[in-house]
Amino acid sequence: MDNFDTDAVDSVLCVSGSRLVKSGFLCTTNFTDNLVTFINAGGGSLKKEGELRVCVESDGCFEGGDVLRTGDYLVDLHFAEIVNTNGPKGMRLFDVFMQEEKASVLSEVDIYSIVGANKPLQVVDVKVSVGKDGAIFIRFDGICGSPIINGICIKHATNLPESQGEHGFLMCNNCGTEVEISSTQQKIIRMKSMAKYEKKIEELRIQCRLKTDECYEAWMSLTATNENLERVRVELDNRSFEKLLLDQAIEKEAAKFRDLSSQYERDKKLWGIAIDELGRKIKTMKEEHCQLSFEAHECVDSIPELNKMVYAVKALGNIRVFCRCRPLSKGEVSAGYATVVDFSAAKDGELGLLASGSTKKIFKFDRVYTPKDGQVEVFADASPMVISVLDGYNVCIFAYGQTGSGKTFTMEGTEQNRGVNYRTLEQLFRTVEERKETSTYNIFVSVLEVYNEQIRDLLATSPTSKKLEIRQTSEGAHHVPGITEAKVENIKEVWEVLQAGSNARAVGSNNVNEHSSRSHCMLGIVVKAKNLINGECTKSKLWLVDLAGSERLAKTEAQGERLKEAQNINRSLSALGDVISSLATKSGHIPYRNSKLTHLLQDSLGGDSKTLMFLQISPSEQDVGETLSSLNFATRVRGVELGPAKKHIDTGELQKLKLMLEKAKQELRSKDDALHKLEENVLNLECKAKGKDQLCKNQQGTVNELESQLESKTELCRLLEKQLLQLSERMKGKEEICSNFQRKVKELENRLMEREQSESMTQYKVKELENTLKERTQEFEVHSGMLQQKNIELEQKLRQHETLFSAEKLRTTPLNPRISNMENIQDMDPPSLRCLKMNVGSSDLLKGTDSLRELRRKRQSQSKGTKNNFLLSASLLEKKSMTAESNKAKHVDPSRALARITRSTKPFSSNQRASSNNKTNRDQVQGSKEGSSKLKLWLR
Ligand SMILES: Nc1ncnc2c1ncn2[C@@H]1O[C@H](COP(=O)(O)OP(=O)(O)OP(=O)(O)O)[C@@H](O)[C@H]1O
Repeated sequence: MDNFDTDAVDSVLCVSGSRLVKSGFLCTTNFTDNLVTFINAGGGSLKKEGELRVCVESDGCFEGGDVLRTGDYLVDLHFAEIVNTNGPKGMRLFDVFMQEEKASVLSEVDIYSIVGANKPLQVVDVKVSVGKDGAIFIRFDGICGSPIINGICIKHATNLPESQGEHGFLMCNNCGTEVEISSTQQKIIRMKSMAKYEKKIEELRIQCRLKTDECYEAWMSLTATNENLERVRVELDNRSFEKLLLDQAIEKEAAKFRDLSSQYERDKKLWGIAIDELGRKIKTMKEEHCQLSFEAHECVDSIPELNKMVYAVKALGNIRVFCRCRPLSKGEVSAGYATVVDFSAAKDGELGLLASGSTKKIFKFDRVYTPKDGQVEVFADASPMVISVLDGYNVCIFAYGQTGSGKTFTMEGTEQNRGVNYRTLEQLFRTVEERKETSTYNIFVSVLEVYNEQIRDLLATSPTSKKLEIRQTSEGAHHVPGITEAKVENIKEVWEVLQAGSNARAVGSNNVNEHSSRSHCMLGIVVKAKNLINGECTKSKLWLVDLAGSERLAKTEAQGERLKEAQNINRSLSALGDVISSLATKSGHIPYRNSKLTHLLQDSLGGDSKTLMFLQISPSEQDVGETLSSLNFATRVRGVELGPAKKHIDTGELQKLKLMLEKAKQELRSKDDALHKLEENVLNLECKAKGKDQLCKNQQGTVNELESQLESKTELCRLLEKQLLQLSERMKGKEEICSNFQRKVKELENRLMEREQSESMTQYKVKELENTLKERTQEFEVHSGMLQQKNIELEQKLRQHETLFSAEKLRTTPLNPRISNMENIQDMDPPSLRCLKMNVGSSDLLKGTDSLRELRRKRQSQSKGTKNNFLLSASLLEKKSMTAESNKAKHVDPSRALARITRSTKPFSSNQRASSNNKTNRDQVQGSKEGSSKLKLWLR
């Protein structure tokens, strides 16, 4: 009975899915002690290349110390039912299958069938896998026919034979000792590591795939974010640009506003001062006015006759008469003519004319200019009236007098002594310039003459046959359609226009004066004004008229055409006188249409218009008659006819009162004018102030609005900048993640490549090992055939020897020392005897066994590398076991011994053998077990 080490068995299998029951199985050890086969009584059938399902029952079947006997059942087993027809015979499969952690590591799978009694059929390419439920699936790919599977044995990897191939070495992590490991173990390790690596690679692949997906998603999100960011940037740029424009606009507006404000403040101060000043003045004037009115009333009350004069003055309204006397001409001086005009009271507006005899006639006018008074003085008094045309009043200034009295000199003047016309326009432009902040003006000039009751356009560039007529507009204004109206912008243009008119003027000559104008020369100035503050528009007209000479017909001695000219001139002048008279008497009908002159002047004579007449007189005694006539006419125009009688009444209180009244009236008029002007100025200033206030308010509103817009834009900009910052940070994060992913992917790819390379190397090595294995297996088969042959031969020889021995025994006598020995042998117990027999008879067999051992030793010595302690001890044990075996072989049947020899090619089996054969060697076996367990630990 052989001892069996149950630790060597990991799994007990049954066929056909039957549950293993310890008692219901035949169990035996096989030829070799280390191989245990459990056979199901029923057996299982295997379909052709089918799948055999077996159950694993690893617990409870065997306990440590269980003894299984060899041979008790082995003989009775019938494996010979089915013959494996095509499958390889006597081959051993050393494939190692690593399954789940839980499952055992399978070192080998032996499948027995009828190849020979108790000889296992080793099948190549058996696929074994362990499922999760513990079931083992075995697939037979290389077997044909219907073999009955009698038993399957699965063992631990620790039991793998050493002799199967090359050995490898492992470094112990604890002590650094190199441990030799068999190829199968290497395979296990490789498989383990490969499986681990494959698992890891698979995990890494999955991880890589996930990371790639993440990367892709991150990349897409990054792209989308970048696009958004780009859009936001563009928008931000636009907003910034808009903001910049707005800032600039606001800056401009603010600068404007500042200018306006400062201007406004300055103006306001000035206006305040001016208004205060004006208020003061008005107050003073009002007081004076009250005082004067009071005085005047007192006078009027005291002198009832003066009432008529007051009314006449009031009725005259704005008609003023300035009397100007020219100096004696050279001709007159040389002719010895005396001056008949007295200027002693000229400052008071009085002029005396020494008429025939010694009587002196006094004439009173608004102004009296002596021959010494120049153009400047004359215009200074006319200037306020001229300026009123800019305020919308119609004004008419005309020069009346006999031929050669200086009308043209006063109105036109010379280049060195400019007359009223030029100075008027100069003054207008000056005032326009002064008022440009508050008003705009357009000035148009037309120059025409009335000659023989016909109107001639003196500015017309080409002569036209069309007769110019006076027409009345729907607004009631009178104008001459088709007349040239030259727009003048500056004084230079004015001079050119005046020159053109002057040149075109019809000039004739007569006996009285060398260059006497026989027509009325009229300079019409139309002013279109717009008040920028209140938006008021006005159109007013100023006539500057150089009338034709007013000499008497008889004196000129004109005839024919000249007579006709003179008649027309006189008629028109008479018409002028009639109009003025009618105005003075407030007649219901004003005969404007009696002449072209009065018709043209209709808008500027009477009503609310202002009229100024320059009465031109000659100082010469030869013209005294004409001068008297002119003075009388002028007095009529002025409305107050101071008769010489009256003039000369110079007595008593009445005269004094008259003078006082006259003075008071004059002052009153001037004060009225000044007051009126001041009121106008105040009104204008108030309007301006209101306009400025409104403008200021509007500007303030605009500034407020712009400021709020700016604030909102700034806020928006701030928000956008914040967003941009956040997006940039996010983008940076994404980029970092992306780069990390890319780096990881690269690493994984590199590792994957390395793994693949190592895998391919491993596969290559595995293939090499397989080839080596095949070669070894073939060698082994050859050797086992030879051994069998030798075995048969040795058995035959043994039989022969036994036959010879028995024959010799019968024949020989006890005297033979050998026989005495045999007697001693007979006294021995049968096993000892058998042993002796074996010693004597099986010398050849032992020789054969020794030769096999020698071969094995040689192989071992050929194996590369040094052996570790464990393997050394294992080797020692093996030697011991070999010795024990050889001793044992003396007691066993030679055929069995041979069979053992064939199986003893596995190095580890020697340990088991030793333990099963001799209980005394159990300690050594224990040591071997410890070594084995150590090896397992290191392998793990
Ligand atoms: N105030 C004055 N000072 C110096 N010279 C004067 C003055 N007034 C007129 N004269 C001169 O007297 C002359 C005649 O003057 P002017 O031609 O102006 O007269 P008139 O009234 O226009 O004559 P007519 O009606 O024929 O045109 C001119 O030579 C002029 O220079």
